[in-house]
Amino acid sequence: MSHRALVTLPPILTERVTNTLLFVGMKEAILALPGFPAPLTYTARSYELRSIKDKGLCLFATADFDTGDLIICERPLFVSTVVHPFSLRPGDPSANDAIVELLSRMCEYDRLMFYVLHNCKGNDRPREQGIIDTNAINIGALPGYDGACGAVCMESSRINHSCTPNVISRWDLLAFTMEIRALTPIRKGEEITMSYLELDEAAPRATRRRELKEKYNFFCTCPSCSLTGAAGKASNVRRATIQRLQETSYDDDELEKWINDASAPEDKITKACLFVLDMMEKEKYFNEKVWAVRSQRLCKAYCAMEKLEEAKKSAIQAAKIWKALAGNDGGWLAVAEAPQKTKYWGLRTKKIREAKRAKAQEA
Ligand SMILES: C[S@@+](CC[C@H](N)C(=O)[O-])C[C@H]1O[C@@H](n2cnc3c(N)ncnc32)[C@H](O)[C@@H]1O
Repeated sequence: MSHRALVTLPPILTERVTNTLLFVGMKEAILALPGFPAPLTYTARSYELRSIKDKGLCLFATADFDTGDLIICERPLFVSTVVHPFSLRPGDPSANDAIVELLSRMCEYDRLMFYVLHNCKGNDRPREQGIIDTNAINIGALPGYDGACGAVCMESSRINHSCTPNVISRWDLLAFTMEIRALTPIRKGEEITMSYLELDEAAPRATRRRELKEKYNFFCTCPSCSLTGAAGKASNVRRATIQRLQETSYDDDELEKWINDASAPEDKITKACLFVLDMMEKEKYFNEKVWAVRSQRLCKAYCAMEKLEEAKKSAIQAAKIWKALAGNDGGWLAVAEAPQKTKYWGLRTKKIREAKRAKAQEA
């Protein structure tokens, strides 16, 4: 037990305090963050819990959401330094002692909310460990520790899995809160789903199903896993292609080259970006990096060509995507207001004018 610290964070009493199982030194590193703890963001509860055969409790939208909209913002019941702490340390009796101690520190309501969460691990480990392994959502690294950490939440941990999820989780470190935002537009009455996949979201169906069965004990029947024959193969190919695109460059070299080469096809950049964005839309697999980079590059290309309406539309979409992934619009709404003010505005049209003038002089 000496290497772990049982801590309640953040140190204010008006909102839920989160019980944490952290390594020594992490509490101090978190408390030293400028601005910690930031206030909670309150959201209207626009979802409800319903029980569905073979899936247990599920979250359903009770309002329409657009990409980037905040659906849940909550402080977790419990945060720990490993997403699956106990499956990695089977038979470590002190780990369970620490959890039981933490649970005893929770208020009665939070403790009850913890114990009613689903346990997909049955009797093969203590119940507390099973609940954490079933419900912890990966929140990435925390100050003072580079490994993945996990948060068990009262609401967000009720979200079921889909390989074509319509929401994404984001950890707000300063507010110490879990944010769930819409990844795609969601209609009232639709189930809210997130991806549990950690190893490889782009993996073929069989690999995804194996991971989900091993970790969460269910057989995935999401829209993507339900595709058969040629449609199933096409889905696997799309995922692998999107994954490979992740390895391509994120800088604007290609865009700059196109801007400066008047002989390059006019739609070279926009066509490539739209092709990738359309593939992600078809597959409903939004690889974060590929998605963000392509949507922003598309807008920059329209700006370079002085295509006002297209630039505005693509900037609005980039703002939504940025919001879903980062929690804010990343400055793209300002671009949507006045694309003419961006540094890319007219760069390509100017280059083409110059090339035409040079040609005329030559003639
Ligand atoms: C984090 S819990 C999600 C909420 C859970 N349905 C409940 O009743 O509390 C994870 C468990 O939900 C179930 N589950 C999640 N996604 C599922 C899906 N797509 N199909 C079937 N069961 C699913 C599995 O039993 C899994 O172990």
